[in-house]
Amino acid sequence: MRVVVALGGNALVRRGETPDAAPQRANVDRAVRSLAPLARTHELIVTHGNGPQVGVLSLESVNDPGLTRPYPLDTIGAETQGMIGYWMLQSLQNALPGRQVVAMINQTLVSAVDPAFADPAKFVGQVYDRDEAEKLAAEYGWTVRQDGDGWRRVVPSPRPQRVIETRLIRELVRLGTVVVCAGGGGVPVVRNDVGRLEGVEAVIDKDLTASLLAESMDADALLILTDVPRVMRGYGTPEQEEIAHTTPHELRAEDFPAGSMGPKVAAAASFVERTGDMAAIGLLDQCVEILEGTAGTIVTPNATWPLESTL
Ligand SMILES: Nc1ncnc2c1ncn2[C@@H]1O[C@H](COP(=O)(O)OP(=O)(O)O)[C@@H](O)[C@H]1O
Ligand SMILES: NC(=O)OP(=O)(O)O
Repeated sequence: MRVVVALGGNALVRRGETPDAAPQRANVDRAVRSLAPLARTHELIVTHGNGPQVGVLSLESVNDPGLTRPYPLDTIGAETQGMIGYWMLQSLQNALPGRQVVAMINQTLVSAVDPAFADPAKFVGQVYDRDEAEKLAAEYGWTVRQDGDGWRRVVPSPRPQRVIETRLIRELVRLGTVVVCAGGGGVPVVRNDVGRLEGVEAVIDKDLTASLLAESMDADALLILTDVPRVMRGYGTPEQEEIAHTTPHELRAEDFPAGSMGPKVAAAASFVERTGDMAAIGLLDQCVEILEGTAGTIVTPNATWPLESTL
């Protein structure tokens, strides 16, 4: 089987944790312990989030007295791909001796006229209380929004249209390489008037890019791994209940929050609708069980779809 796995930003910086390198590397090792058994038996493409890391590097850049202008978000996106990609590369190589692993810098095409540029919605950086967030917004010209109980910076998040290096990723997978790519949804780029690629100030949602990538790679399964065991109906209410098995049709009939579960559900539903294969959302530590259909929220084309066909 060919499997695309999307690792949540929360997999790398857990809630309440300081985004130092050491805890992130430990979290990468933990993620790789879960992924390694999959890589031994399947073709594996891994993508990852970068929201918390974009926030750290962007703040550093804005406060660097040696710069006349802070680094733009596309450049910071590439920095996060290099940093997280390096951690994942090393950890995967240590876990899978003899296996070829690559971590790529990727660009993802977006539309220059995507309405998302006028409506920043992607959470980056750390969580603040409202006063602190508003103070920072005034100081740095940020837009901030409520995220759960806290407040965070938001940046434009245009819809991914195509991973520019798709053909190369396909070749690498065909050779048996474990490919880490499209980190942070890919560095957002547009084609200018003369057809040249140019970076833009945005952060793409990695779940939406993972869905696109899984489709263009002819993947058999898309696994979206995060810090909750299943998607829940009535999340945060006394009536909340876990969804074990569902369909795109059922998911699209419900509302999920835009900055968190919404894109995961949209990504999973879209992959299943467009390919007829399975997607799943669940806990990072359970990726083998999720692929076997015994954990996570499994999304299949219809309710009677036999889960055994994924194995
Ligand atoms: N209906 C829901 N079911 C489960 N989790 C939900 C739901 N709605 C919102 N969430 C939140 O979504 C979070 C996962 O999204 P997000 O924080 O963006 O993850 P990641 O950084 O791992 O990609 C969960 O930790 C949970 O707090
Ligand atoms: N780029 C992105 O979607 O990052 P997170 O998963 O960290 O939000």
